Amino acid sequence: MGDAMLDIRNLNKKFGGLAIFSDLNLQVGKGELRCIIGPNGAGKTTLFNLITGRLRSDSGEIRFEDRDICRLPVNEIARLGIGRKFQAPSVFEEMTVWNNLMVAGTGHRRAHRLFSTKTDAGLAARAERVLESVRLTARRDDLAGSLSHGQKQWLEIGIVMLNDPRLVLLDEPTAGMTVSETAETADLIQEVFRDRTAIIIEHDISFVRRLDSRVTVLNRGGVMKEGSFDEIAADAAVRKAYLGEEA
Ligand SMILES: Nc1ncnc2c1ncn2[C@@H]1O[C@H](COP(=O)(O)OP(=O)(O)OP(=O)(O)O)[C@@H](O)[C@H]1O
Repeated sequence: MGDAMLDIRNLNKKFGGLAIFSDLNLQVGKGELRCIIGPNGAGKTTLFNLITGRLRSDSGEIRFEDRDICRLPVNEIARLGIGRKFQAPSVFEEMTVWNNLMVAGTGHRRAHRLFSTKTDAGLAARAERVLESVRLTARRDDLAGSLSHGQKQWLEIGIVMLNDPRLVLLDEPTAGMTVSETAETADLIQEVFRDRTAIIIEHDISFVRRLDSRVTVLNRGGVMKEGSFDEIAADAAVRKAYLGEEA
C-alpha cells in the first residue's frame, strides 16, 4: 500500500522462546478505521506496545508516515502524533469532566498548577469541540466519577483526541460496557474518526459488525485474514480459530 500511514514490515517479536510475531506485515491507510481481532494471546496489545515504543521488536520495521519509528522513545512517538487509549478508564474521578480535559491538555497532572495558570483559549476551544464529539457537553461541570462506565470511556477517547493525534490506537474501547453502550460507542467512534485514522482492538463482535470497517485477524504470529466484517465472518478458518461455530 503506497499511501499507508502505518506500514509494518517483517516484524518479529519473541518473549523468551515464544514467538509472538513472525514476519508480521500490516498496513493501515490514511483516513482508515481498522479493527484488529484475534484470539486471546494473539499479540494485539503487544502490537500497540511495539507501535508506541513501550516494547522493542527483535527485527523488522514500523514506519509511521514514512519514518521508521522502531527505535524511538515513547515520548518521541507520541509527539509525532500517535495517541493511545488504554483498556481501563483512568480519568480523575474527583475532578469535573471539563477539568479532566484541561489537565490532559496542559500536561499538568497537579491540580494546583492547573488552577494557577490561565486557561489557554486554544485549548478551551478544542475541549469544547471534543466534548461535543464524545457526547458529554451536558456533563461538562459534573464530576467524572458520576459518569457511567461507558461515558468514562468516551471521556478518555476525548482526552486522546484533545491533542489532535494523526493516528489513534484504542484498546478495547467497549470493555465492560452494556449492550446499548457498546452500540452507541460504535456510532460515536464512527463519527469521531470519520476523517481520521484509528486502529481499534476489540473482542466484542457485535461492536465490530456495527462499526463496519476493515478487519484484520491476528493469529499465530501474523495476519490470518483481512477484509470486511462479512468476509471475515464467512471465512471458515477464522470461524474455527476465533469466532466459534456460532458466527
Ligand atoms: N512483557 C511481556 N513479557 C512476556 N510475555 C508477554 C509480555 N506481554 C505479553 N506477553 C505474552 O505475549 C502473548 C500475547 O499477549 P497480548 O497481551 O499481546 O495478547 P492479546 O492478543 O492482546 O490478548 P488478549 O486478547 O487476551 O488481550 C501472551 O501469551 C502474553 O502472555
